[in-house]
Amino acid sequence: MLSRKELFKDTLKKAAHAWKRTVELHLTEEEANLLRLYIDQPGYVDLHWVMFVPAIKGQGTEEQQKKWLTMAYKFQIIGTYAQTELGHGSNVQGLETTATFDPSTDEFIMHSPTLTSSKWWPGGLGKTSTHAVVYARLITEGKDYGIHGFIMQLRSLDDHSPLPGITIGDIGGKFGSGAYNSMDNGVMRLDHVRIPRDQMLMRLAQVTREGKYVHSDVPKQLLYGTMVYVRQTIVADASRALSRAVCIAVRYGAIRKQFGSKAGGPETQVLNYKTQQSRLFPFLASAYAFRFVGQWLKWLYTDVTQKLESKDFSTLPEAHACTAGLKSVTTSATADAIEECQKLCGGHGYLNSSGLPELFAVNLPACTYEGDNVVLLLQVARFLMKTVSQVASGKQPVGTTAYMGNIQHLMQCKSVVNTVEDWLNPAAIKEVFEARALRMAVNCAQNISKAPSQEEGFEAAVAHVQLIIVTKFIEKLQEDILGHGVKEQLQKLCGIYALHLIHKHLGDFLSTGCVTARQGSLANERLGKLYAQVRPNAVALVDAFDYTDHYLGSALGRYDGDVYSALYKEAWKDPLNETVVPDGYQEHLRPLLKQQLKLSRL
Ligand SMILES: CCCCCCCCCCC/C=C/C(=O)SCCNC(=O)CCNC(=O)[C@H](O)C(C)(C)COP(=O)(O)OP(=O)(O)OC[C@H]1O[C@@H](n2cnc3c(N)ncnc32)[C@H](O)[C@@H]1OP(=O)(O)O
Ligand SMILES: Cc1cc2nc3c(=O)[nH]c(=O)nc-3n(C[C@H](O)[C@H](O)[C@H](O)COP(=O)(O)OP(=O)(O)OC[C@H]3O[C@@H](n4cnc5c(N)ncnc54)[C@H](O)[C@@H]3O)c2cc1C
Repeated sequence: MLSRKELFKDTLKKAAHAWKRTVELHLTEEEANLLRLYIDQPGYVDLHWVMFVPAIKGQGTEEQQKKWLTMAYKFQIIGTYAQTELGHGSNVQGLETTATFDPSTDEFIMHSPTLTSSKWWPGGLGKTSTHAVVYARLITEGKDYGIHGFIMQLRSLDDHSPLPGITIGDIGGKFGSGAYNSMDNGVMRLDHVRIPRDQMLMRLAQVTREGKYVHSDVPKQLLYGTMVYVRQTIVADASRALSRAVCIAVRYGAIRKQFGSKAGGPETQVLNYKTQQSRLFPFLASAYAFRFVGQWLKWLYTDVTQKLESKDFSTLPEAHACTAGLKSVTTSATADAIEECQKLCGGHGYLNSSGLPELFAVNLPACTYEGDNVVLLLQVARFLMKTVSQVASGKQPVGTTAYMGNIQHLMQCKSVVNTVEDWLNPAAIKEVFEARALRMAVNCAQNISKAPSQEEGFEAAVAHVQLIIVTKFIEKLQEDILGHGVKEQLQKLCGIYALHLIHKHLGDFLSTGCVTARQGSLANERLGKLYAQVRPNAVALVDAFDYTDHYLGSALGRYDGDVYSALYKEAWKDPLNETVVPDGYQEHLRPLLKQQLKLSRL
């Protein structure tokens, strides 16, 4: 119910308080991240910690890191990541801001030459950030060397006013009433603003005092390294958001009753309807699947970072493909699922007090930020096409594409499934997912060789990413899992995750000959049985997420199930209910009613 200004001020207040507690309690970086997570309100600090600091860590020299990170860690400066412009977001190479080296003063001149070159979207830029990593075309000795990162001070550290030559503001209200409106996404124009040469982030390339451009020995793709890092964290965010929505919908489904009363008996809990289960339980399974794949992705990212430190860049393309693909598939599935959870809760799901509209609005932009989901899947497709061509020339693929090395078998195998029970076998499931992904990638490579097109391969990329998620779920179940019966429940969820994908993408599985129509219908039969088996534990499986009522913020998802009292209480909190007779009655409603009454008497 807060206005935009109040909401923004509230964000500043919470962030300042969180920082105070971080210092008082000597929280580690990881603990401080958790604190921000539970504040659960997008704000400038996200950009500071999640993008500004990592950009300096990844692209700054040791000396630059020492200088800037020391201030950033103490919050003496607040930073953002200013990449996107009004005219270009996905196409980073198309950015127009210029950084022209002036050897006479040893400075870069930062400039926005066109309207479309205005920086547009960076979080925290609008009203808060004092500094930014700004991406601009580096021009020296008359030559354009493409996009590079520069640290710029934007606002005075005394009175917070923008520095000379910098025009800066907020880009305006966004989707939903609260959601991302707590963030001051900003616009910025630069008018020949001068910065010292040593504010170019120089780990990837340097400009010498004389203006010579010098490459270092790290690949230029490291310019995109911050995005790889953030995409990895977004997978965990997606899993968390999805599990919150599912927790609300499952708990409410166990409380809500409609129809089914025979001779005055109790009505049916809506969660018992098969149509409800077939819509909701795949989301429950996906919430677990995304959590496990998110944990694995964090491991992969840590591994690639360690390798990069010792100048081993070999796993960077795979890390890019995995983070891009998983960010895309998990955030799209999550946004769709939250929307569906609202429908699964009927009319009450549409109320703000259900918590679902806010959850949807705040997670929807994850499909766009850090790379539009379609654009990112096309990057995965590009990686797959390269891998297929390497396999064709006899190179053994590794990591998440290792299955492609089994090309002889996977291109012609037939699924071993013959009975409903055969779909319980993880090896049988994995094989059909591998065969589908490989056959789609090979088909795509063949089509591209006939008629090259950038956009081919989107579906093949989805198939590959889904294979990764299914595989990581299966691998998780090979670990020791504590708790009586927990592993059995997770096995059922793993089955649901995989089989609902077969159901959803049956066209792919049939057209690539990976399963027959009969096997497809056996998979559906198995899925129905799994839904019935999961039903008795569905509430326990969402309770296991261990969310407090406060964090869930939902009248429908309350742990104690006292849904109707909560809805009733929440309704009375609405500002419209502050007066019995509404504002506007005297000016608009009364005259209208009186006039109609008069007319009716004529
Ligand atoms: C605690 C609570 C915390 C909550 C925190 C939430 C935080 C969320 C905050 C979110 C704020 C949002 C921030 C942003 O949105 S920042 C802006 C993000 N912008 C994008 O993501 C732009 C997307 N576009 C791109 O990434 C690239 O431009 C694109 C990859 C699409 C194309 O680039 P380009 O034209 O240069 O590339 P090519 O296709 O020709 O590729 C060249 C080669 O580089 C490889 N590549 C591309 N990207 C990467 C990468 N990231 N890492 C490694 N390698 C990469 C690509 O595969 C090509 O390789 P090959 O030539 O070998 O094929
Ligand atoms: C809430 C939010 C916060 C953000 N925060 C930041 C930030 O802090 N810093 C920052 O720098 N940026 C930020 N951004 C910007 C964000 O990164 C970009 O919006 C995003 O990368 C998408 O780029 P775009 O807007 O140019 O979309 P476009 O690329 O213009 O996309 C428009 C449509 O075209 C399609 N399309 C584009 N290219 C292709 C292609 N090659 N093939 C097929 N289809 C294509 C897309 O799929 C999409 O449907 C933020 C955005 C949002 C929404």
